[in-house]
Amino acid sequence: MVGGEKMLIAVSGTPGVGKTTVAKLLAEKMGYDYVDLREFALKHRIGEIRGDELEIEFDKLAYYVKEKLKNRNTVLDGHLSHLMPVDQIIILRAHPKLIGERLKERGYTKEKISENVEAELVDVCLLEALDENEAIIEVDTTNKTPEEVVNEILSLLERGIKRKIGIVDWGKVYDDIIPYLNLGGDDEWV
Ligand SMILES: Nc1ncnc2c1ncn2[C@@H]1O[C@H](COP(=O)(O)OP(=O)(O)OP(=O)(O)O)[C@@H](O)[C@H]1O
Repeated sequence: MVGGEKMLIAVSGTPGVGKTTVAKLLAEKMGYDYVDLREFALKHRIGEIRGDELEIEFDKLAYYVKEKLKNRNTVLDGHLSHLMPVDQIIILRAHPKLIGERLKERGYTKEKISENVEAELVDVCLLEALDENEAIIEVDTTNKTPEEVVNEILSLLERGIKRKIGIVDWGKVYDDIIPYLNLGGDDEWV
């Protein structure tokens, strides 16, 4: 697609935002390979597992991504994929309350939930991506199906749009998010 050039596309965003769901569907619709960045790192023995976290050697991972995945049509899924040398970054966004609900359902600790809700609130992935790459497309997934999100991405790529940022402002819905933040005291916790 897009003039037949090979593309490496990163799908990133806060845990629970829907990266895996969207990245798999996007890869399927584009006829691209799907690669999970964590599995890729493990396969190439980059980094080590400490507890349930994978500590990654960043430079080595970026090197491998460039060597193995560049110039192959690939969708790269992972919350660190926006830090890799890719051609296009897609940052998925969702109302932080949705992130909170999804992570609660997954049994995450209060601390982990509030950490991720806050990361979504203050645009952590976007800000990190801005340091790395010009080609960043943000998509708000709130109240959309994965299919709708993928169609939105495809439509932008087909029109040659590589940059679309600043589309959400969760500060406006801060009051809805307070219960998910660990602001001290357990009273407010939902
Ligand atoms: N518009 C949407 N886009 C993507 N996922 C959605 C959407 N609406 C609802 N969902 C649901 O949200 C959940 C997202 O889970 P998924 O594993 O894809 O997230 P993730 O960002 O990859 O998480 P993690 O970073 O922890 O791996 C799924 O259950 C999915 O069905």
